[in-house]
Formats: sequence, structure tokens, C-alpha cells
Amino acid sequence: MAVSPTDPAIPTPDSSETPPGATLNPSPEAIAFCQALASIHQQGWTQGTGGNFSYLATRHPLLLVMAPSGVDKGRVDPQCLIGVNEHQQVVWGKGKSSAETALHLCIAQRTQARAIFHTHSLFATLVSDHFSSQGYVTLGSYEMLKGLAGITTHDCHVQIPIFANSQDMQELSQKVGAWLETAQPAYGFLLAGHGLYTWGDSIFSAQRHLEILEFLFELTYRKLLIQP
Ligand SMILES: CSCCC(=O)C(=O)COP(=O)(O)O
Ligand SMILES: [Zn+2]
Repeated sequence: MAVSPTDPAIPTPDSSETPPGATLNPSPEAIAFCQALASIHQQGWTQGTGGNFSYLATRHPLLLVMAPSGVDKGRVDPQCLIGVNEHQQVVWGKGKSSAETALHLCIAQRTQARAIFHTHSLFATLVSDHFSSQGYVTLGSYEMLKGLAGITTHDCHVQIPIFANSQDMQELSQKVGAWLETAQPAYGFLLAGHGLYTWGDSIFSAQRHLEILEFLFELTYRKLLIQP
């Protein structure tokens, strides 16, 4: 049964229909999700309709609530959201699902993520490009690492893998899926010259991981300028 972002009890079988009551009674999750997107956009991490975002309405069956493809991610209201099933079909709401939905599903199926955020920041793009031949970037020994779930000391290193960018989402999902099978905890990955995927066990946690990783990417870039 599909679950709308307005009321978990109300199924909305017609995919062309806006979930009933969307403007009157959006769920707390839908409101928090849209507020997170507005804040992320304000930081300049989703310029020009870049980025895509999802949270889990239900895990069994897997149902993602997503911002539709091609919209300004800073101006997404609860009534704009779409429901997308595990076959990448839009089951309620208006609009198309992102071409990158396969990556969201891949992450949701292999981690404890309940929210998955993909952004196109300048620093993530620069760092992904610079370290792409190495295949990863190491973030180490900074207090801000403690903003990542389970990390309790600055005295550690986190490796963020960098995958070659591709328009073949099935192939990319297979590579990301193979990495996720072996790498736990996993906080995120970069697509070279493209951007960041990160996630968390709540919308708040995914936003926190995003902000922490973005801080560390900017720091990595600036450190290269003063210590090449
Ligand atoms: C200028 S955005 C290019 C597409 C992209 O990488 C992205 O993240 C946005 O995709 P969507 O289709 O979900 O809007
Ligand atoms: Zn993208």
C-alpha cells in the first residue's frame, strides 16, 4: 500500500493525483524533508535543479518519498513530493522520478538509511575530481568527524570512495552496491566531477552527515591550497 506524505493511513492509488489533504495536513516528515531541502539549497549545494533527495515512507515494501526530477530543490513543498516504489515507478504525486532513483534504492536496500541526500556542491565536485585517480578521499583527525554516526573521537580516519561518473545507473548501482556490501559503517560516496551521496537513519541524521562531509570537503580543498 502506498503511503502519502500527508497521512500514513491514506492510500493514493492514482499516480496522477496529488495526495489528498497535501496542502492542509502534510506529515511531520514531509515538512522536515522540505525544510532540509530549502536549507541545503540556501547553502548553494543544489544549484540549477542539481541534486536529488528521498526518505523512506516504508521499508517493506520499499517506498521512497522523493522530490521530483528537474525541479528547483530549494522550492519543494510537501504537495510536490512523489512516491516511488522499488521498481522506480511513481505510485503517487505528479512528476517524474529522478534518473538517479536506482542509486537511492540501492542505498536504501543495503543500509539502515531512512533518508538519502545527493548534492552538487562546488567543494564536493572539486575534491571528487582531484582525488578521482586515487579512488577515495581520506578525511582524518578532525573534531567535526564526531558529527558522523558512531564516531566518538577526532582521532580516526574515514575514507569516502570516489566512483567514476556515469549515465548508466544500473552499472553505477552495481558498483555502489558491491562497495556497500563490504563497507560498514558507510557514510557516503562521491561521483567524480558530479557530487556527493550521503544518508542517515533519519532526515536530521542525513542532513547532519551532509553538513559534516561538506565542511570536511571544503577543509580538504582549502588545505591543499596552503599545503599543496
Ligand atoms: C543540473 S542537474 C543534472 C542531473 C543531476 O545530476 C541531478 O542530481 C538532478 O537530477 P534530478 O533529475 O533528480 O532533478
Ligand atoms: Zn546529480
